[in-house]
Amino acid sequence: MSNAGNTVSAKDRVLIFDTTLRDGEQCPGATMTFEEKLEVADMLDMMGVDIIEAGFPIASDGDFEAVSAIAGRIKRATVAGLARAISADIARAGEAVRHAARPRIHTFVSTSPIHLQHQMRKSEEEVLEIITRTVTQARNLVEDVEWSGMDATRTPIDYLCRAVETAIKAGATTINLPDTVGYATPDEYRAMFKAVRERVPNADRAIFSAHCHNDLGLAVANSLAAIEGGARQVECTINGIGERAGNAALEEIVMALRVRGDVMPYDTGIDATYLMRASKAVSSACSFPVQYNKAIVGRNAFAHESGIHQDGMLKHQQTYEIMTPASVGVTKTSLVMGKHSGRAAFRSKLTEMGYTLGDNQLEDAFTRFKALADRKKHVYDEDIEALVDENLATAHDRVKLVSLTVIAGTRGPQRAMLKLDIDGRVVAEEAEGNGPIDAVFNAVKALVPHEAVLELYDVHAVTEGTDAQAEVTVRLGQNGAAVTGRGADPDTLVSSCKAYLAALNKLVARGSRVHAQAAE
Ligand SMILES: CC(=O)SCCNC(=O)CCNC(=O)[C@H](O)C(C)(C)COP(=O)(O)OP(=O)(O)OC[C@H]1O[C@@H](n2cnc3c(N)ncnc32)[C@H](O)[C@@H]1OP(=O)(O)O
Ligand SMILES: CC(C)C(=O)C(=O)O
Ligand SMILES: [Mg+2]
Repeated sequence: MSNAGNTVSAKDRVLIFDTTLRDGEQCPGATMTFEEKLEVADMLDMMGVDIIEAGFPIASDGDFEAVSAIAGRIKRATVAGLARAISADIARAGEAVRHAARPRIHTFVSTSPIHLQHQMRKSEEEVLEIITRTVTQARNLVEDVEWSGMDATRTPIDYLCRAVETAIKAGATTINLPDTVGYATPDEYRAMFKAVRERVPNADRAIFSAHCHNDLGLAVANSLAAIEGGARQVECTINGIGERAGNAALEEIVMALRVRGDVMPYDTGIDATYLMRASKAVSSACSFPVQYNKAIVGRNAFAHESGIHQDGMLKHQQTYEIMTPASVGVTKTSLVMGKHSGRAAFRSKLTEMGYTLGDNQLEDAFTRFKALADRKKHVYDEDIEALVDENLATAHDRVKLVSLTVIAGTRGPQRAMLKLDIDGRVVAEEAEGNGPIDAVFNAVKALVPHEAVLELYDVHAVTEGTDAQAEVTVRLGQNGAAVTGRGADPDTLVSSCKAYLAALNKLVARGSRVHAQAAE
């Protein structure tokens, strides 16, 4: 079967008709500028889309210009312009695509009773006449004409067959039977294609096309069902953007056919390694974020946080992934560290970050990591680094933090209740201060008397958000020498205390006059 230059095997080749620039752009808030449309069109052509629906030329001068420009620059794919069943629309679409290497006019008219009665206000017979007139007009302008029966899935099958037969007789080369309002189920949609193809006498002269909306979340399932029913073109959009709940997502259809080729033996011409790039290009062009858990291109599509899954992934990638990230243009699988992670992933993350810890240190760090992950939504590499660095640094500390409670706020005085472990002995102190940090440091000083002076106190967020880990740096100077200590914790007062103690421990280690046993 041939289709204006796109050679297809009726047996196994499915044409990908991308309507990101037309139906996708109809999605509220997804408008693209002229330049953005050209960029997206180039990307679609590069990735192997067969037909690019570039816009609706009668809609505005801007749309006409964009369709004309895309038609003029795309050398491989067919470029289509949409037109209502109105002479002026068809003329405008024909004008817009006339410079395309492979031009197509896509004209549509309603066929369902509810549309005929309330939107078109025409009888069935009047619409059949309109189909003949408009498809003929389009066919006189270009060889490649697609006709769509809008709201086909709510159209009685007898009338739908008459409309399809009329369109093919008038010269339509592609027949699209859209599920305009996302109402069909996969079984119904498959059966509709089968019935129309069997009952329409000239059906073999056209390629049948599916166009599904996602109102019930069935757009991709319906598109795949249509292929089983004989459709050999599917209309879809990058990221599934489109009117209301969107259109069928191109990336999902392409990968479903590829990954499950065992039960759906159909090919597309798409180079799937472009899918992620295309998703990002469209998302940024229309300022429309991709949901995190979106199939194929969502940022979680190849991310694992659960310990059991991470352990499985470390042992064998196919335990929890049915396609490789590389096959869709994603750099790599990511093992996200969080409260659900286990030791296997934690160890692997540390190795990746260049840390080799002994078993006890690892266990200690893992306990601290779990405690942190319980308090914090996102645990970043920097969090782990801060945690492990501190863990290593404090391995031989004589003075360790046991607990800290601080009373702060506008009513003062600020008060710190501190417990320290000094050489294995727990000692406690309460102190006031000019602010909570001063109170904490006074409590430390009372438990560990010293002559060092605070030369620097610096705090910054290691990661983002109000639950970020605060990393505090404290520099203590004594007799012209200085030591620096760091502490990290989501609680700034705790990290301040840790930083102070880290610096004091360094002074103790250097043999300075710090009375680490002072509490005795
Ligand atoms: C299912 C789909 O996605 S269909 C495509 C939807 N996309 C868009 O509508 C985006 C672009 N649209 C537009 O810019 C405008 O709606 C235009 C330029 C097409 C038309 O604008 P207006 O002339 O102001 O008409 P308006 O939008 O108010 O109403 C649509 C008219 O088209 C008619 N119409 C709708 N579909 C068709 C069709 N397939 N064939 C013929 N007429 C149609 C309606 O009956 C209505 O006609 P009426 O004014 O005689 O009642
Ligand atoms: C114009 C047609 C094909 C359409 O977008 C629909 O019916 O959803
Ligand atoms: Mg649509």
